[in-house]
Amino acid sequence: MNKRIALSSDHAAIQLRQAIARHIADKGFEPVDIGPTTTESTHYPLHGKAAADLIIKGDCELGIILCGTGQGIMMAANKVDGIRCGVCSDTFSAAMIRQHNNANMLSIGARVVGDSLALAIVDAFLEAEFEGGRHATRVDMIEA
Ligand SMILES: O=C(CO)[C@H](O)[C@H](O)COP(=O)(O)O
Repeated sequence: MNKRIALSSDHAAIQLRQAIARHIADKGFEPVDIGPTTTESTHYPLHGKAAADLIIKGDCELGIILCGTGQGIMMAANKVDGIRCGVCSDTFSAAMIRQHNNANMLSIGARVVGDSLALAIVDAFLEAEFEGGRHATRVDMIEA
């Protein structure tokens, strides 16, 4: 079964979020894009929480969320127990938040990075695996 990836954003990132959905579908993932679909001004905490809830309920394995900077929606998602979300503007960090921090969500700022870099960041995140070992001890400390 294809990995289900939750996607959401606020109004600042509609076009990029939809491009990411198409991109990951082409790569064999199943995007679960919960919108919104219009550029009408909205509130990023709602959308961060909605995507985070899909992961906590087990409907999706990982999530990708976006707002203008990626920061506010990341803060909202991280308020949900069990979510580990990092904002990334480079591919190295995107891989490392999976490998070392076992992040289950990635946040991107649509007003920060260009579309092609954003897609590369998404690829780095989705292709990386948690390494466990000493990193598991530290992630357990975060959860505790
Ligand atoms: O980046 C964000 C939160 O971190 C938001 O996308 C941003 O604050 C929205 O701003 P505006 O309402 O002026 O479009």
